[in-house]
Amino acid sequence: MKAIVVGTGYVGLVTGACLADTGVHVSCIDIDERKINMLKGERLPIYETGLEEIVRRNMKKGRLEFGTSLAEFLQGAEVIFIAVGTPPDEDGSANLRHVLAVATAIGEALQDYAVVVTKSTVPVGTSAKVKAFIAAAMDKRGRKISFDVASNPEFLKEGAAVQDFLSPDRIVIGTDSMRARNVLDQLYKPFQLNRYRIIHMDIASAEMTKYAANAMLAARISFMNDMANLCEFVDADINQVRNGIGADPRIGSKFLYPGVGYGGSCFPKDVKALIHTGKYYGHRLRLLEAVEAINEDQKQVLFKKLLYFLDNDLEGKQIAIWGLAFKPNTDDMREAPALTIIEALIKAGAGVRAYDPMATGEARKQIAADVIYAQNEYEAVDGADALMLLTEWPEFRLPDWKRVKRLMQLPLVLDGRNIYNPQQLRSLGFVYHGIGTKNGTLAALEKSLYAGA
Ligand SMILES: NC(=O)c1ccc[n+]([C@@H]2O[C@H](COP(=O)([O-])OP(=O)(O)OC[C@H]3O[C@@H](n4cnc5c(N)ncnc54)[C@H](O)[C@@H]3O)[C@@H](O)[C@H]2O)c1
Ligand SMILES: O=c1ccn([C@@H]2O[C@H](COP(=O)(O)OP(=O)(O)O[C@H]3O[C@H](CO)[C@@H](O)[C@H](O)[C@H]3O)[C@@H](O)[C@H]2O)c(=O)[nH]1
Repeated sequence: MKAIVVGTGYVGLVTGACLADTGVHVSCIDIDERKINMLKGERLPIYETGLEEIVRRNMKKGRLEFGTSLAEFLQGAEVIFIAVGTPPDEDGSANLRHVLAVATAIGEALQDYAVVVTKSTVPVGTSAKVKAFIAAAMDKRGRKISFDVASNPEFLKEGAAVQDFLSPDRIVIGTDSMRARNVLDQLYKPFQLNRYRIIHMDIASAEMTKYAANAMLAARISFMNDMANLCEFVDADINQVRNGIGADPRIGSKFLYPGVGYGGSCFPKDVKALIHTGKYYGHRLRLLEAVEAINEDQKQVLFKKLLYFLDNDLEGKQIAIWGLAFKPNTDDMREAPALTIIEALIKAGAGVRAYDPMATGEARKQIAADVIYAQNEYEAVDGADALMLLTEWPEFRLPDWKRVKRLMQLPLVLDGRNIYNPQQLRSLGFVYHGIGTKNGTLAALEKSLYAGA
């Protein structure tokens, strides 16, 4: 079987490499020549656990190739995936220019029947637009070649993308033709080894499923962040509450972790896009509006705690940051809460010394301010007035706390992911605060602001 994947980012590259691993011949296309040249040289433009090995293996076998011209690789392809970005427009809607540009390019070059699959996250109705754009481009060249469109949204998580793709919880396929359905069934056959994971549905429902899934997950996080902040007022501990509610199988224990707000390239933009779709149809999604507002506030919570401890004066203070990426095991900085927090720190006159095991390169591109990038976690805390843990990388879990304490100017630890044991840190002489943990500062902070008003 031969497949083409257009867009060689997190989704496209993982899709292409993992499909090639099942014996499919895959051509990955991208307009970014720098990326394609890197890949041709067996270098990966992104960091994703296990991906490099699969890419190299399949390139060596001749099953995975890279290029910039779709037309050059179309011959014999039964499936063409569109996996390009769908960034938010100013009004929050998903910008479809990349998707539709690919549709036009397909219409201009298609020679034989193929199934064109939208893998990018796109609003309901986009596959119909893709179909129209392909047909219009074909019309222009006076050709009528049969093709189908399908929706096959991707549910992989960054940092675990390969694992998620190889062992998906489900594969959602939206089609309106048996022929397309059969082609995709065959392509995904190797992923059904111990149980059938494909859920067939109509195209609009498949497109909607993707947004509904991300919106539900984002809602869980904002709910937990809201509860965590309330815990601080009532002197309850969100970690204990989380265990208590997660034991109910109707709730489940996954994705219940409060923190510094959700980030990444998906939740923020997809929640916005769904809110926009609701508005477009005159159906306000009030729950999602709250989810988004809570998330924006949550990115400030750790900063507010810092202000409280340092008497509202960060001028000249040195703040250490552990973790910049929006989550561990990725170098992705898109919408990372660290961006908002660092901006607030710099604006308040603090100096920032940050360490991230993977995302420093991306951070340099995205943060204009004068941040010092440390070589390791200990260099980051040297002389610091506070340590803020923003990303729960495994290597931050068990640091040498005695060494950290010796290095820091003030032993203040603000744990944005609740990964440390409060008692242990306090017994070592640290002032420790997490998110929604006991002895919360939010309550005290709110009270002090109230008293001063
Ligand atoms: N990142 C994730 O974890 C994830 C997971 C599921 C779904 N998605 C969705 O998948 C889509 C892609 O996300 P991503 O994170 O892989 O994006 P990305 O930005 O990492 O990659 C997109 C790639 O598409 C390329 N591109 C843009 N226009 C092109 C064109 N006309 N022809 C060829 N290539 C083109 C870009 O150069 C870029 O390399 C988005 O809709 C996203 O919402 C992402
Ligand atoms: O309990 C939790 C779980 C996650 N997060 C945060 O939520 C964000 C997103 O995390 P995660 O979902 O693990 O990463 P993504 O790679 O953004 O994956 C999400 O977005 C993808 C793109 O649409 C989907 O394919 C995935 O199914 C969906 O999980 C990160 O900032 C996390 O720190 C929390 O704060 N608490």
